Amino acid sequence: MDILCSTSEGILTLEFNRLERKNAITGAMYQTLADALVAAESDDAVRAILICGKREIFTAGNDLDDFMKTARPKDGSLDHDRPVFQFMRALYGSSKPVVAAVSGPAIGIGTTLLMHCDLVYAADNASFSMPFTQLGLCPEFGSSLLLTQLAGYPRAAEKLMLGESFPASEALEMGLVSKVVPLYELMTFAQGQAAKLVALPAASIRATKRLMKQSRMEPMKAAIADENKLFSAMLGGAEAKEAFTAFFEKRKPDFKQFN
Ligand SMILES: C/C=C/C(=O)SCCNC(=O)CCNC(=O)[C@H](O)C(C)(C)COP(=O)(O)OP(=O)(O)OC[C@H]1O[C@@H](n2cnc3c(N)ncnc32)[C@H](O)[C@@H]1OP(=O)(O)O
Repeated sequence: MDILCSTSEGILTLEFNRLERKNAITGAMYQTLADALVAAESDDAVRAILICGKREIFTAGNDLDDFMKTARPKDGSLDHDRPVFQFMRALYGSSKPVVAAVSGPAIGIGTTLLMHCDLVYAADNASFSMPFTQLGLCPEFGSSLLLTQLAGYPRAAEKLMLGESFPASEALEMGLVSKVVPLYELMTFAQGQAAKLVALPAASIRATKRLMKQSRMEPMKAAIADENKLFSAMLGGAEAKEAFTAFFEKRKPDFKQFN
């Protein structure tokens, strides 16, 4: 199973478990995540959610093979029922607290999804990147707005335009993560924080989350709509095709052929 789901002592843990592909996320994996989050919403036994990967890697982001195979209408219009949309809607719409524990690289949507979690803990081996421009794509699921709000325009522009990887220390300074801990402590620490949330009054946690997030909800949804329209059109473009092909051919993409 590429996603491990388990509930224990009030914590639903969702773990990326596809190490042979660097935890790259397929449509089936998004669907599992979406279904688990939707079920958790009405399950009183779940009082906190913990998202994690492996020690070596959080996730390599969207499966690039899946990207190449995704059928898209020529006008770039979106199928909002696609599993990735279901997952991200369930994540940013979750009324329950979501804790993320990141070790190793968190790439693409692996970094974007953190902006929709509540407590984000990074191991000292964690790194973050949003290499959308390197793939002939653009930011997705609110990152163009949320990263700018978190880190300010110049820093967000550097991360989103160049798409380069940055370490946990910089993510902490930018406000993308709550705390950095040694790798060997990460899971114990994150589980402990989730356990604290479980023990607190659920209604207070829900209210706190809603109050903190409600003012950004409408602008965020507008940004997501804009981003994802462009993203979907670009996914079918020649630059993205060149980037995906180059990745699997283990060579550098040649973007100079495009204007
Ligand atoms: C809406 C969402 C948008 C996004 O998420 S955009 C972001 C998409 N993700 C990426 O661009 C990252 C692509 N992957 C990488 O850059 C590298 O990988 C890593 C830095 C994560 C790791 O590098 P290394 O340690 O050298 O491993 P390796 O040989 O590249 O990967 C091992 C196997 O995993 C496959 N794989 C890695 N990432 C993906 C992916 N994202 N989609 C599909 N397959 C992937 C490779 O191809 C390879 O496979 P084989 O062993 O057969 O050569």
